[in-house]
Amino acid sequence: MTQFALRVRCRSTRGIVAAISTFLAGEDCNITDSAQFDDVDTGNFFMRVSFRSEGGRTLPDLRAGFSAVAPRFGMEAEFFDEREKRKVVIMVSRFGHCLNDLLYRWRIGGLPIDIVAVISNHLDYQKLVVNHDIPFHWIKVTKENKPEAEAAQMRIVADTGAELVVLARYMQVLSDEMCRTMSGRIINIHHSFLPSFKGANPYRQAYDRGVKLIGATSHYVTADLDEGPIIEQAVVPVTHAQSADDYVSLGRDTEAQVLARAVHAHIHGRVFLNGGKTVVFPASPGSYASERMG
Ligand SMILES: Nc1nc2c(c(=O)[nH]1)N[C@@H](CN(C=O)c1ccc(C(=O)N[C@@H](CCC(=O)O)C(=O)O)cc1)CN2
Repeated sequence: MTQFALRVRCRSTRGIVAAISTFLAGEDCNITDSAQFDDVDTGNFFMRVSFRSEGGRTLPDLRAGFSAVAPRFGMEAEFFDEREKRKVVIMVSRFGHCLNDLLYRWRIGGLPIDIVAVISNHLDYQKLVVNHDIPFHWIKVTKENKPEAEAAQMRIVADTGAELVVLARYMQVLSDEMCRTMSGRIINIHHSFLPSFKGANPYRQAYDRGVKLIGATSHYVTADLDEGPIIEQAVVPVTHAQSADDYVSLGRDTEAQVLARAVHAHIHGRVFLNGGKTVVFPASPGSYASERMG
C-alpha cells in the first residue's frame, strides 16, 4: 500500500477541504493525517494531507484527476510519495557538528534523504564524508573567486539533481543570484535566536550583551543575511558564569537538533513559505521513526 501526500496552497474560500477529501475518497484514498491553516492576515490557505492509495491509483493518476479540481480554487498542488528519498547537498566550513549529526541520522534511516554530495571550502571533513561513501567536493572560496566558486557549487547541485541544499555551518555569504535561483531550496542553521545577533560571530555578541538565553535558528536562505523565513528555533539557558566559548559548546547540540528538525519538516513537505514567514505543520505520526533503531 503506498503512502502519498498532497500539499496545497490557494486563496482562502469555502469548500477547499471538502473538495480535497471528496476527491481522495473518490480515488479510493484513505486520509491518514491532515493539517490546514487559514491565514486571515494574508487570505492564504495551506493544507497538507497524508493518505494511503488503497485502490491502486498512482501519483500520475492522482495528478491527472486533481487537475480538474485545482483550477476551481486556483490551487498550487503537489502530490508526492512520502517514502521517496529527497536528494540533498550539504555544505560545511570548519565546524562539523551539524554535518556529523545529519550523517548519523541519514546512516540510521532517521532522515529519508539521499545525500548526493558534501561541499566544503575546507578539507577538514573530507575523510569523514568519504568514509560514508559520499562524494566530497573541496571548493576554495576567496573574495576574488566567489562567482567561480558558486558556479562550481551550482554545477554540483544541477549534476546531482539535488532538490535541497543544507548549509550545515557553511560560513560564506551566498550571492543574491544564488539565493534567487535556489529560493526555498537552501536551508541554513544560524547559531543564534534570530533576529538577535546576526552575522558570523553571534556567540560573542550574545556574551557581550549578557543574555540569559542563547539559541539556534534554521531558516531558508535569502540574499539578506540571516533574514530568511524561519523554519525552526530553540533556546538554551546560560548564566553569568559561562564564557563565550562555553556558549559555543552549549550551542552545538541545539544547532544540530534545530537543523535536523527543519530538514525533516522540509523533506516531508510540512513547510510552506508564507510571505517572509513560514507555515510549519506538525510531523505525521511515525515520520520520525528510524528504519534502523541506532
Ligand atoms: N545570502 C546568504 N548567505 C548565507 C546566509 C544567509 O542568510 N544569506 N547564512 C549564512 C550563514 N551565516 C550565519 O548563519 C553566516 C555565514 C558567514 C558570514 C560572514 O560574514 N562570512 C564572511 C566570511 C567569514 C569567513 O570566511 O569565515 C563573508 O562571507 O565575507 C555571516 C553569516 C551562510 N550564507
